[in-house]
Amino acid sequence: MNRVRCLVLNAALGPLDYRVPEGMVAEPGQVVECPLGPRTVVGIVWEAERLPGAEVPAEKLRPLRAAMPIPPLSAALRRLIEWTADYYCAPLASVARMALSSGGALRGPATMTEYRLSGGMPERMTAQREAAIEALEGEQATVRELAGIAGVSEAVLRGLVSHGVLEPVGVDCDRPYPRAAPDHAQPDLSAEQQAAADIFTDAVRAKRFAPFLLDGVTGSGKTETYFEPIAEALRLGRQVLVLLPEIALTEAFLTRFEERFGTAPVLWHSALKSTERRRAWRAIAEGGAQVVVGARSALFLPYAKLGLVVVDEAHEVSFKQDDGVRYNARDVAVMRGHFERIPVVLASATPALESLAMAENGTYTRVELPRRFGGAQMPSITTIDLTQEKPGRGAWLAEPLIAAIAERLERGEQSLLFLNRRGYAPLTLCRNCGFRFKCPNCSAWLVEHRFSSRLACHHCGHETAPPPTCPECGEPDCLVACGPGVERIADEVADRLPEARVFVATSDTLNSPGRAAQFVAQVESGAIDVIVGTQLVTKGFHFPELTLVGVVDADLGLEGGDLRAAERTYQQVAQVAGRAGRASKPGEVLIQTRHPDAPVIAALASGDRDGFYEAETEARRMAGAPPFGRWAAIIVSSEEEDEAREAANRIGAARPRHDDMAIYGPAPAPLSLLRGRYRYRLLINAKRSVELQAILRRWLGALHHTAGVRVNVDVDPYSFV
Ligand SMILES: Nc1ncnc2c1ncn2[C@@H]1O[C@H](COP(=O)(O)OP(=O)(O)OP(=O)(O)O)[C@@H](O)[C@H]1O
Ligand SMILES: [Zn+2]
Repeated sequence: MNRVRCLVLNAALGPLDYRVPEGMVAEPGQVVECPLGPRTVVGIVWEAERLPGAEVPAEKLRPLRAAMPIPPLSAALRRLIEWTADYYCAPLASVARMALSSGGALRGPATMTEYRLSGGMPERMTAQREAAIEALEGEQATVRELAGIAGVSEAVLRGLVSHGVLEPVGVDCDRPYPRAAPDHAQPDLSAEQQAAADIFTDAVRAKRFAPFLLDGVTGSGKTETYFEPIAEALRLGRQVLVLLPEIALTEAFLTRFEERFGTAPVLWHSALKSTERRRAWRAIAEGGAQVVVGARSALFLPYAKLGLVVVDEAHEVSFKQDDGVRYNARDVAVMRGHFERIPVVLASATPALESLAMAENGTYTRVELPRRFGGAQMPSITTIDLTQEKPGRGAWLAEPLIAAIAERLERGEQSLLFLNRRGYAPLTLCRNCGFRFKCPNCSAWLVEHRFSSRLACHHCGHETAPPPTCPECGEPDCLVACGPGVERIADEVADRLPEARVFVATSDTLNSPGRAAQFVAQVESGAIDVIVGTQLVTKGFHFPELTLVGVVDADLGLEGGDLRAAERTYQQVAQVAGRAGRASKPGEVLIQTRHPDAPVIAALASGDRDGFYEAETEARRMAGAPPFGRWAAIIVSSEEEDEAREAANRIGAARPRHDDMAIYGPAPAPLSLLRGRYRYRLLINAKRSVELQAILRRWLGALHHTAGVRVNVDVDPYSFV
């Protein structure tokens, strides 16, 4: 009797057993269609002994419907899925779903119809038709894409199809990607780069697990360095995954990649169209995708023969996913390397303390690039004490900073002002009655966006137009903006230096790869003098003419109860400082602060990176914080405040006692209302020796809550709100 156990992609169900019909191959890892009541669900055949489930008598087993026409998930990937579910206390099915993240791809090869000009002419020519025919010369794409290219409606093109002017062409959805050439354009590496590259290349050749921390200052040429092991993997016919923290960075990366390897890599991120997604997924699973560049979700894809993983800007907080499965892609990347037995390179100029500790204790091999490439100098860093150099009323830039920007303008150089706040002002209130605009769904102020004239919540996306009168007292024209956002800083620059061409760079303006590319091109061509940006522009970009960086408010990140505040401030400021003077012209960094003596700020100004990390490490050690101890958060939420509080209290009352573990809370979360849900938090701080996940599972598994309550566990949390 041939029976198998399947992990079905439904987090509410446990594993299910099925009969394998005659002639079907159902090895572990095979993706199959499982009957479930009247429906069919996707499942993955799993080793029965690794998935405890209820034994069903043979005669009750239903037969599997079909095996899907894709390669089985490898044992290495199955172990990664298990590890992730176990470590992050997440349902196995939710993790497995991330591997099968293209529904279309599972159903096998497919074709689609594209159109191109046939050479014929319509009986009746119109201006629009004429324009379309001219614009579509040499193009072939779907009707929708052609409409975009020609700038006419799809209806116009459908008319041309029916007249035979556009002819259909059947194309394979999964047509292969162009091949990357490992030796297309080899750079001259510096001796330091070469030494680092050789270490990685040897590890790729050795095909063994080897985690590396590539610790190189900003502008040291880390990218060129890790391109060498990528080239080696290509020569060996193995695949490479490069994880980047934001889509905005991929554009610059793609250009460099193409220059080095002659063709673009395969992209993977949430903004892909479903046809692009299925093509990429299939090429990844079948091995045709040689190098995949993606956001964290690319990590769980079923690579056929992975040979190397690179995590660039590995310190970035955006590698931590904060909904669904709350995993940290940086850490899971290392685990993927472990299960696949391949090297993993974590690259950063400001490594996370956790990564540095792993390097110190020998778990990771540290590879250093201590100097900028090509003799460029590190920028000079000075603080501006805002208690001494007070900007005027309603202004945020101190005179020395304005003067420095003016100097750059005169010399035809560029400046970057960093403030990690989107919009015009973080708070809007009524001058007459003091009313403050709040989000109805979240405990947060609405942020004014003046360019798009709206008040927006940055947590739930709620938006409203600024009203002409105060909604509370009815007074007209009484709304005042409090505090600065990037738009307000841009206004201030425009006001003080009217000749400056200013660009605001945030996730609002660089929200697609295309717009990011346009931004890069504009800066490179000198069409922008001053960039005002959020954390989006602090890393990855390389602009030779950018010689001044101004940090508008270095104290901002230090406020609030974030347990990693100092480290994050250090990283952000050091990264943005790293954008200055990357080529032949020296860079200058001015940091505005009210606390020039705060240890982080002082360390930044004196360039004492080691001193900062040592002090921060000591503080973490004393607090039993990561990497010396462990944290986990429990977030309880409900649309009913009472229900959330009661559930949180019940969890608190059932808390396990353990000498090596402290449990704080429950307490209302700092964001006590989010997207219409009331939230309570508990924070657990445990010694490393504690089996935290097992304790959490036992503790929370024994409690049952009313249907409206959600209990989420966040292991190694990055967010404390
Ligand atoms: N061997 C090389 N030959 C030619 N140009 C190089 C070489 N190495 C680096 N460069 C150039 O030096 C500049 C800085 O390199 P890169 O952007 O890789 O630095 P990085 O270490 O990633 O910096 P950051 O961490 O600040 O992003 C880039 O313009 C890059 O093209
Ligand atoms: Zn909101």
